[in-house]
Amino acid sequence: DDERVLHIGGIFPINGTSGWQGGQACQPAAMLALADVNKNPDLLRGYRLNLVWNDSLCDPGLGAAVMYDLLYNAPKKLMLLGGCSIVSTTIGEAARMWNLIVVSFGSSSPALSDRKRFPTFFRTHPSATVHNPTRVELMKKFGWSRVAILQQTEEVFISTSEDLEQKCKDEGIEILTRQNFLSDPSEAVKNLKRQDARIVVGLFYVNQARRVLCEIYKNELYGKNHIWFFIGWYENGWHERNLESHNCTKEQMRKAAAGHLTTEAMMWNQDDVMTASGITAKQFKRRLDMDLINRGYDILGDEYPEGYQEAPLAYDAIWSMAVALNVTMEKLSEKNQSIHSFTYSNKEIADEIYNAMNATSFMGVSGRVAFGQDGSRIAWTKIEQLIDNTYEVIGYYDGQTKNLSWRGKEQWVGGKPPQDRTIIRSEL
Ligand SMILES: CC1(C)CO[C@@H](CC(=O)O)CN1
Repeated sequence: DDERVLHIGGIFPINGTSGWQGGQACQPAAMLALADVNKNPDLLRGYRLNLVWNDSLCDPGLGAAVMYDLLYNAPKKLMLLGGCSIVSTTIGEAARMWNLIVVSFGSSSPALSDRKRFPTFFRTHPSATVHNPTRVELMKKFGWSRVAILQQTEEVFISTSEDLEQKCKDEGIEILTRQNFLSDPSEAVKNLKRQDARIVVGLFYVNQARRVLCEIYKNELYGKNHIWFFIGWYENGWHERNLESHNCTKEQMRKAAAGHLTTEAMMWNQDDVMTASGITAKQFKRRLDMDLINRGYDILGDEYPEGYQEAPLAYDAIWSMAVALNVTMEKLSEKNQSIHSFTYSNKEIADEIYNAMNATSFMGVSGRVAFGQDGSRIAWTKIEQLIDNTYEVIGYYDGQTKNLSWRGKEQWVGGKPPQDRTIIRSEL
């Protein structure tokens, strides 16, 4: 194969019907990054980076087949770019057998932070547990030390709630109860009412969130005595859509949703700063939008492909791989070695790439790109509250520096933060 070309493999979730099909926006974003890498004179000097990719449909079996196809067909791939969690779990566990470093742009499952099972796995997408230090920080800020958890029985939510429970315990916050449900939350919500839960963290996908909200209305677990934490990456207006999936009206859903808090990982660099690839996040957004319009998406008509939110993570994943290969090639040339001696049985070069990935630290279009020891993305979180039926940003939190930047825009139905329990007159 052409000596001047370096190849990486890509496995994108694009055309499936289950899980996350974020490859629809993330594959185009990755191609933009590839073009920028190959335009940059200081990166991989004299070489062109090439991405050989296919669609996993976010199906683990198909993802494995795509990986084997990439590895058993020339040209040799130096690294793998992965997408959704359930495929990354398969790829991430097998990759070490071929001495391949895997970088995922779309995996949120906490299980992937296990260096024993996934020794060569990195992700520019933060783990879902990134929300938990923020949730605990808010509980401390508003004096809530008696909280409940309501979760859908899905691996990602089970492991996130276990992590949350531990972090609450570490801070002396009592987990009053942990209720879970498969698809019908009515019993679980009734149990929350029975136990007089006032502060509840909800962990479920958006289809279940609508059913939960209707149960919240029916059980009157909303208003001045209750606060709910929902996940922040549901689409705006989620609570007024798909009304046929429950028996509440739009008005009732609005009442139940008023004042709830959300947390989400920051995925778009908010500042207009220059990034390592020589563009700002705004310029990246403009280029991506143009590219998606050329692919037939009606962006101007607000029709976005799945994964648009995570597109910066895919761009920065490609950039981090190019930088890691660049650092590795410099290291190898000091030892009079070449990247071309990489083979799937050459652990030494894989270790160099691993060390380079571990040392990643650059300003990307998704914000600062750096990884924890477990390979997970270090990220800020954004805190919003639903005020007058629209989401208002009320703060940001950086779990690394424990820095809460608060905007003081929060509003409470009862004029002050709800209590986490009933105050008995005699205790006053
Ligand atoms: C924030 C979200 C929607 C969480 O799931 C990720 C997909 C996955 O973890 O499989 C994509 N990003």
